[in-house]
Amino acid sequence: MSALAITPDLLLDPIRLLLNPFIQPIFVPVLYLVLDSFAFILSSWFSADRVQDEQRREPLQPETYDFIIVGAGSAGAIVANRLSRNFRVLLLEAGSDPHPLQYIPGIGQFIYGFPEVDWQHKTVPQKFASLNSINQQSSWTAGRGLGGTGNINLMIHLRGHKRDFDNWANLTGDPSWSHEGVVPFFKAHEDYNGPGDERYHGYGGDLRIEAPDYVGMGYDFVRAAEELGYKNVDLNGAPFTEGFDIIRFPIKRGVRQAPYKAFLEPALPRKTLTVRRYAHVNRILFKDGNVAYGVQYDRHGRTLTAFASKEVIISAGCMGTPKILMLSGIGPGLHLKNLGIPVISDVPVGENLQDHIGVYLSYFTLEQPRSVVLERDLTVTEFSEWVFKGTGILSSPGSQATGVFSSSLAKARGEADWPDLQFFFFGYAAFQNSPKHVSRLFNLKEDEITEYYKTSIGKDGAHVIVTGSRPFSRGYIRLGGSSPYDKIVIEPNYLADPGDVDFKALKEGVQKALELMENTESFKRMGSRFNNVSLPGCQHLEFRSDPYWECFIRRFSVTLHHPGGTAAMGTVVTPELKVIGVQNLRVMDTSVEPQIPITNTQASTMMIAEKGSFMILEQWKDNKIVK
Ligand SMILES: Cc1cc2nc3c(=O)[nH]c(=O)nc-3n(C[C@H](O)[C@H](O)[C@H](O)COP(=O)(O)OP(=O)(O)OC[C@H]3O[C@@H](n4cnc5c(N)ncnc54)[C@H](O)[C@@H]3O)c2cc1C
Repeated sequence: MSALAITPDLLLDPIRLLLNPFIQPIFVPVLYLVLDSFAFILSSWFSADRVQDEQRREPLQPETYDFIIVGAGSAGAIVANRLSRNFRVLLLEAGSDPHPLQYIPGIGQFIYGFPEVDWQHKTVPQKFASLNSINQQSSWTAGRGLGGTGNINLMIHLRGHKRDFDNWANLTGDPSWSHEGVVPFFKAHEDYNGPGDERYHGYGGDLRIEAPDYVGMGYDFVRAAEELGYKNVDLNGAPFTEGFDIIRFPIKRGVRQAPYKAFLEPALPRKTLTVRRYAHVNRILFKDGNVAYGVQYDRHGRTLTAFASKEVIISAGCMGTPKILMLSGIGPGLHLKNLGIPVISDVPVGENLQDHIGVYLSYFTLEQPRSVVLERDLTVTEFSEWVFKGTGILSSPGSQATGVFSSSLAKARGEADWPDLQFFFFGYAAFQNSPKHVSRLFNLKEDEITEYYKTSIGKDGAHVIVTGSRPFSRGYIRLGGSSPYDKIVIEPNYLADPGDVDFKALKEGVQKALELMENTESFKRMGSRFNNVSLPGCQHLEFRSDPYWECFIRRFSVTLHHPGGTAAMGTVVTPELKVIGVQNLRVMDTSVEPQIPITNTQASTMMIAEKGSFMILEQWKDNKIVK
């Protein structure tokens, strides 16, 4: 390298030296201002963008493509990339591009709950969980825009467990969905940078997977789990039973990758790919009774149609997909008839809804300065680290370590090798605005959270989410009316399974988390202690008694945002993801999972999209336009 080469460090140091003394005193107040102004930032950005999009002269006449894909989220982005290599593809997405702030892993997690980027669903009031949520309704975030929920999620890249996929093979009767069958499709798009058995990782693919520069207390958490007898394993590697590890993410030079940057952005210049943003799809069009041949959509106040000569693919996510299917006459016959929608295929769309629910154990305070205390640690230096090098605290999406293990209930069922509990560890302290953000994200009462966090704010701390990873409770999604703009009805039935197994497993998980965070040497050294304030709604119970924790679980249970199963393989779609009872229509997204995997759902959704695209390309390989 020449002596005059300007490296990021060379640039960074003078900036630190010159600017720190002036900027640091105002940095945190400005940061708070930005965090509090997201509503304004997003609405002004997207209003301008919408006007610009509307002014582009795009055809109003019906257009014909080989394939139409509805929804540009974690699945749709991959499908569009793969199919547009060989075919003319129209991708219709209700939202717009990601906002630049969404690329910053450390900030992206605060940018949801706003209508421009989030469909802002809410469940019906829950009877057995989320009782501290306003009106007992859980907030169901779903991303809107190119990149979908992948623009607003926490980016944790975990595939699931071997047994999840072997179970899919059993449920569908198709061995290609077994673990052995799906591993190649996980690997197909990965560019893995980390340790582990190379046979199970993909290299050189579109999606960089690596640990962020800042791992914080992640390894402390893994070591504490080891003290309890759990091994440090590669959770995306060779088959394992239980284990803990730091988390790896779709991230490159500190920038969020999945799925927009990795799959859509590189495909946009292709002449074969047409992307229509702000396109709200209302229904699928059928000819000859049951042959899908196009869609009807609304865009900038006009109702338009587009035709597909080969197939229509719905990738609108766990809530969007069943809605579009049902509005098009595919769903439970009686429900559709009651709404006056002619039935084309009577299949259980919307049934089999599953989600992971977790107990939000916040905050463990620490006596050592080990965590991120926003006011103390998010300095100008940290910010410039990220800007110039993609490193530092802002390169981390938040969760630093995780682990999966089996409860005594799973063991009693003979399923010790198929974990039913998961922990997520975040080495972040409560900051001044935490009550506001936490209450917005989980639909909680801000005054209650303010009271509950009163002894935690500003102190070093961490939190753990204890999740039931193999829920027995099942819910449903129904139409709220026959208009595409009517809200859907979401009933997850959290912790409502007849044997109370989901609740009992969570109770065991909470005790294990307390043991790990308070009684292991790793955390005792730091003086870790759980919040000494009684949770609102449980104050009448003896603090930390059994009934107290039962109350805590019912009240401070929050969605992990992993809904799936509403157009399941085996009942609504075939193992080739073709909708049963109609032709030329497939579903490719989280909806098709017959049972959600034990971990977060984006990686498995991307695998479904990769495998689905492969099946389509195989079927139409003799008809490619680009050979
Ligand atoms: C807050 C949050 C955090 C999460 N964290 C993680 C995590 O850390 N790791 C992980 O693995 N998973 C995480 N998940 C879950 C994961 O992001 C989802 O499982 C995954 O993104 C689902 O992908 P999808 O393609 O099924 O749907 P989506 O990505 O939601 O895509 C659906 C797309 O369809 C569009 N659409 C819907 N209806 C219409 C319509 N009528 N017309 C046109 N377009 C439409 C939507 O706007 C959207 O762009 C998280 C989810 C949330 C909400």
